[in-house]
Amino acid sequence: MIDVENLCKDYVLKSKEPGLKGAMKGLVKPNHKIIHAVKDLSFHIDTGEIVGFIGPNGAGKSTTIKMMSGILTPTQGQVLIDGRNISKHRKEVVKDIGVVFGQRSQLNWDLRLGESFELLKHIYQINQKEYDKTLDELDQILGIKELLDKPVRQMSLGQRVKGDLVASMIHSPKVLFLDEPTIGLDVSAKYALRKFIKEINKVRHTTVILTTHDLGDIQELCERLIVINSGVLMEDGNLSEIVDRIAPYKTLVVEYYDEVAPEHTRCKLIAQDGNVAKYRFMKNDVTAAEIIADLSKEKKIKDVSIEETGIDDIIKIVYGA
Ligand SMILES: Nc1ncnc2c1ncn2[C@@H]1O[C@H](COP(=O)(O)OP(=O)(O)OP(=O)(O)O)[C@@H](O)[C@H]1O
Repeated sequence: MIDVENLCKDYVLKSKEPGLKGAMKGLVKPNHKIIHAVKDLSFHIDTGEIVGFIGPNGAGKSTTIKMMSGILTPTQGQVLIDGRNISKHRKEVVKDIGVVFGQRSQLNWDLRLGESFELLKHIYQINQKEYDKTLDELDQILGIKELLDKPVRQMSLGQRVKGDLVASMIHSPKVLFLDEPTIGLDVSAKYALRKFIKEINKVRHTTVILTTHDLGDIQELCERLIVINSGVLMEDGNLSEIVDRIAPYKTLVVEYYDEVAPEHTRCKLIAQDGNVAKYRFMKNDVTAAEIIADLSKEKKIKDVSIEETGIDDIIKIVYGA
């Protein structure tokens, strides 16, 4: 469905030295700084997948989404949607894709929401029957019809995002790109948006690619994660595979009867607070049962628990927090 092949994007920034002299010098000989925002990115996405595209600020996520949706032209490489190069066949391919940028709306602020949809109906040349059917379907998931008469500029952020989602799906695209769709939304609006994404994926088999910094989005929606950092692909796989690769360890928490925690040769004592000690061990090296058996020979143990490395730890590691 989507093939990203050796994708690169460089931005050229003009820079000038400070002061009048610098400005004059810049006029004669402008200084250019090149930012390599995306570097040789390749991956394949199948029809019907929901893929989370994650990475720290400035990793190149938005730049990649913009190239995948035809908004930006790659410096090198290509994006193929069903075998067609999005940059070369933008007019054709754009019918198959929908895009939502959480921070920017595609709705017309001077129109009512319904008029904004009508405008898109004309742009995409959707016939009335098809349009009514799609709007009915989307209304059942999002409850959008009650907002049709509302001027876009008077809508709340949550209502506006709902409007944007419907606008992006009105022409029934095969692929939906969402760039930070839940940013700034309250709990119930996030819930509605996630439900919407799951529904369109299930019912319409829409392929969804989303960038997000929201742990909940990742946990609830993303069967597969692509992690990038500094424009380079770091990880590609399902959540548990990535957890195993990035953090192949578990943490054993042991509560003793007194404050002296014994060491163990096959795991590392990483923290101690009073009677409670934390040991980190490699999952493939040794089992928690073996460590507990050994430790209990040294000291009487009151209680034990195991902390699995979860998605929040992975995000911290990936984001360098
Ligand atoms: N129009 C532009 N001109 C110059 N540099 C840009 C432009 N857009 C992005 N960049 C730079 O490219 C790099 C990647 O930016 P991008 O917005 O793609 O990252 P991101 O992963 O989406 O970040 P965030 O999570 O903060 O939204 C950054 O260094 C950014 O400063």
